[in-house]
Amino acid sequence: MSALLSVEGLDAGYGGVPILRGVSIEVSAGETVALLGSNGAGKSTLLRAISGLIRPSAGTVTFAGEEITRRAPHQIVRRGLVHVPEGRRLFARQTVASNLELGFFGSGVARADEAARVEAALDLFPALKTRMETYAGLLSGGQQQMLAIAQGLVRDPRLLILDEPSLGLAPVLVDEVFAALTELGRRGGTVLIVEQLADRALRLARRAYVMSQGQIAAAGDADTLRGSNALEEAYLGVGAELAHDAGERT
Ligand SMILES: Nc1ncnc2c1ncn2[C@@H]1O[C@H](COP(=O)(O)OP(=O)(O)OP(=O)(O)O)[C@@H](O)[C@H]1O
Repeated sequence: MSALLSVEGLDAGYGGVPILRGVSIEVSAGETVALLGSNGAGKSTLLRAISGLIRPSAGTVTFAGEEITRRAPHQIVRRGLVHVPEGRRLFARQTVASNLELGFFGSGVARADEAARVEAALDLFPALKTRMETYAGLLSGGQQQMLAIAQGLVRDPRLLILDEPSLGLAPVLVDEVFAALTELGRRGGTVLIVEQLADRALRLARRAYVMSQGQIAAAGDADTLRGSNALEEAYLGVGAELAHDAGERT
């Protein structure tokens, strides 16, 4: 079976400064895959390169059998690849209902189908159902994160990309968000998630990639990675230090 998302040999950066170097990852339909690594490892940059927000300088991104490298973000999102960026970019002075409606912007979904899509997305987040007329800015952090995810789900994505959904949330709210993501996976959703809380992410995901300094440092089954040193090495830069030491000795 071919992967739903396949990234091969991707190089990308900002204004000529290289960040990603030869990154290859795959996500198959129906699986949740975690992307881990320390601050600045390049995780968000990889998500941006996949969803068209920055242009890769080399390599390919293939989605649902079609090459989408260097396509515009609106073209990519219309193919069913939805990116929920870090930081819950909601319209604080608009209601929950309006924010969900804005999720359809440019999607091509018929107006008559919108209510059913919203209903299906909110099935995962029942707490939002009773707050449809509340301004998004007045929701708790956890509910804002749920709204940001629901805003992506109304498009019925084939792949949902999430950048640090736990950011700034109290542990109990992280539990709620992760419970919803577990349920999404159980229902057959396909998710690529960047997450600082590695242990949580490895309990949610089936497989994971670990990034370090713009490259994939380790990859594998979530259970195997949990018991290995790969994560620690990538986070603490142990591998990099050893390489540095070896370099100094020569
Ligand atoms: N808009 C930008 N312009 C220039 N450099 C950037 C930009 N965004 C990120 N970078 C740089 O790219 C590198 C990778 O950042 P990125 O945000 O992808 O890392 P990350 O693994 O997602 O870490 P974090 O968890 O801190 O977001 C960092 O050195 C960062 O300073």
